[in-house]
Amino acid sequence: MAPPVHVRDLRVTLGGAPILQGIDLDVHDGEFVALLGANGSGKSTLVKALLSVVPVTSGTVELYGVDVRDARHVPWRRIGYVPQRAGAASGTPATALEVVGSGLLDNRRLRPPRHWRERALEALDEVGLADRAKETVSVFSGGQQQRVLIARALVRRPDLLVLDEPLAGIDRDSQDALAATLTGLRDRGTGVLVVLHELGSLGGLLERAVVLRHGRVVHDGPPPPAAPGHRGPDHEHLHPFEEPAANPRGPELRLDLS
Ligand SMILES: Nc1ncnc2c1ncn2[C@@H]1O[C@H](COP(=O)(O)OP(=O)(O)OP(=O)(O)O)[C@@H](O)[C@H]1O
Repeated sequence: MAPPVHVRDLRVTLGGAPILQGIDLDVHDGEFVALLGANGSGKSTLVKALLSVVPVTSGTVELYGVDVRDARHVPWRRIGYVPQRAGAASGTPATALEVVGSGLLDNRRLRPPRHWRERALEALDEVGLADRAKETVSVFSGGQQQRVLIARALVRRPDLLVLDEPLAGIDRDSQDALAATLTGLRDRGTGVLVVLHELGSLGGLLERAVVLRHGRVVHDGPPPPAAPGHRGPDHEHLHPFEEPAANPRGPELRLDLS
């Protein structure tokens, strides 16, 4: 069976600049993989190239065995995507239930299917917001809006969920709720590919980390432990992912991406 994600020698050039330079990546069924790296290392671009949001310059990108350049044949229903820094409100008076229900629409289905309310409520329950289903999302905090968008991706019951920086700027309660949601997904075999700048509350869930540096993979294996005392006064603030000469062997790298 074809894996959810299969990437070989992927190159992406944007605005004349090489952003991704020969990426190899596989994500297997039910895997929980983090994509880590400093700002500008290419994490979001990689996710967008996977999902056909930015064009592939060269190389192979397949989702469930289908080349993403053949977009009409990619089984998009099997993949949920929550982009970086997206708000759920976007100026409309929609309720959380309606925003999540809209995840069941696509360009062939402009009317929600029967039982959409039950499906949407179920997805809101997965992110811990079922009791707020009828509230307008514009009153929600950033973290709660993020969870509504995750529910909108989950309402389609994807086999792979792709999240771009879900922890960025969200409160501790929403971070904990997100960790609980992802634990539930892992337990029932849904794959997760998550872009992270810091492991935060998701550290304990990771099976594998892929670290990018300047558009190349510099580590693919067990998640490196968080650098101890990073914020302490004595910390030397070395950034091994950015200084390969200091620590050329990936698996020994500490996680210190800032
Ligand atoms: N459309 C574009 N045109 C030109 N350059 C771009 C474009 N999009 C991104 N870049 C550049 O590509 C590089 C990688 O950006 P990307 O957003 O993928 O990094 P990232 O690792 O996700 O970083 P961050 O954590 O800051 O989002 C950056 O230098 C960025 O400026």
